[in-house]
Amino acid sequence: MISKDSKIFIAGHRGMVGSAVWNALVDNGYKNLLGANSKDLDLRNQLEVEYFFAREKPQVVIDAAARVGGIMANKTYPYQFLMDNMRIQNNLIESSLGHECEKFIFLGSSCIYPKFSPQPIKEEYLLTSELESTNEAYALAKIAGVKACEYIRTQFGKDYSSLMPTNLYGPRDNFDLETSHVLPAMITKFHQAKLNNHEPVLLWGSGSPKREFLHVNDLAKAVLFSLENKLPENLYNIGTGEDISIFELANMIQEIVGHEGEIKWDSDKPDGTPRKLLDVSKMSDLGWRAQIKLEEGIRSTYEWYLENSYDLKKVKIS
Ligand SMILES: NC(=O)c1ccc[n+]([C@@H]2O[C@H](COP(=O)([O-])OP(=O)(O)OC[C@H]3O[C@@H](n4cnc5c(N)ncnc54)[C@H](OP(=O)(O)O)[C@@H]3O)[C@@H](O)[C@H]2O)c1
Ligand SMILES: C[C@@H]1O[C@H](OP(=O)(O)OP(=O)(O)OC[C@H]2O[C@@H](n3cnc4c(=O)[nH]c(N)nc43)[C@H](O)[C@@H]2O)[C@@H](O)[C@H](O)[C@@H]1O
Repeated sequence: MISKDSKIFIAGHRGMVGSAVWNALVDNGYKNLLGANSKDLDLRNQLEVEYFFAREKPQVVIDAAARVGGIMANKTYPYQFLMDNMRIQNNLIESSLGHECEKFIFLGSSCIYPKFSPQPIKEEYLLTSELESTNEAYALAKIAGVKACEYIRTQFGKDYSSLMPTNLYGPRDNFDLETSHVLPAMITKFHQAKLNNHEPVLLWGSGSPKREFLHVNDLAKAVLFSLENKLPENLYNIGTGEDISIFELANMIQEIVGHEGEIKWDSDKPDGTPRKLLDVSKMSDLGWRAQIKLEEGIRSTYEWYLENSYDLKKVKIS
């Protein structure tokens, strides 16, 4: 039985998702949380992970540790995105099973679904046709994680499940222009351009792809919900159920940041999948729903960025 005293290991607790989950659990009275940063515990190392589990014996594991990045990072480093993620999740899942961890929550991503899925994307569309090439490696790793949890659930009857969030954003996001996702990249680019006399901003691709954006605090509540309720199945989409084009997103962020210059589009950069709107009815039927509106979430994220950004002069615009 999970209680407020259960020992819960949040793998990746310093990342955007892990830290939001940590805060949500603390706010809800969970007293026995466990975290480890990658310098002290490299989750790619099976022996280190095995020793950690033998010593700590967590009752619950929330896997928010991964090699994560935007479209260009995924496209440029497919080997690392495949292998690091496979190793991290394999070690966590295997040690959790071996040390009788009661509950495991695996975090994947909406890029596990086929590139040309019917929209909105239902969980059952998994593995029905080919993946988007820019994030195939990452998607393959995440699909293996989803399947491992599914097989443990069916073969051993354990409460292991997988949440597939859509594109996330919020405090502690990665604002580095080479490796980040689009939303934090746009905040950085528009802010920097505003400071530089409203110079033009160069964005990637055509602007026509559509994306669904979920604030990380909403995802954290979905994780809390999944911790406190036994999910009847393995795989659940987590999103808002609404998407917008990258072009519209650019206009929204430009207005919030107060940039008044031109927007240019670099057609040499990839668009990625044309659309990946999740069908979130399975999770909302159980009782979880996103609360934070996109515009409100971007405004608060921009405030966080202004309060926490490092020396902005060092941020390069690509
Ligand atoms: N960001 C998104 O848009 C998005 C969308 C859908 C799903 N997700 C999923 O959400 C999860 C978390 O993503 P995020 O955005 O929070 O990423 P993040 O901010 O980059 O955080 C990743 C975390 O993983 C840890 N980590 C990475 N490699 C590790 C290693 N070898 N050993 C130990 N720890 C390691 C990092 O630890 P240190 O800080 O100690 O290095 C960091 O805390 C991932 O599973 C991702 O697939 C993210
Ligand atoms: C959630 C994640 O989504 C990722 O896919 P994905 O949405 O295309 O990744 P993003 O990097 O967020 O890009 C989304 C869209 O925004 C465009 N875009 C426009 N300007 C920029 C910019 O300055 N920076 C970035 N990064 N994009 C930009 C980009 O071309 C693409 O069409 C996957 O690669 C991951 O595996 C993961 O699943």
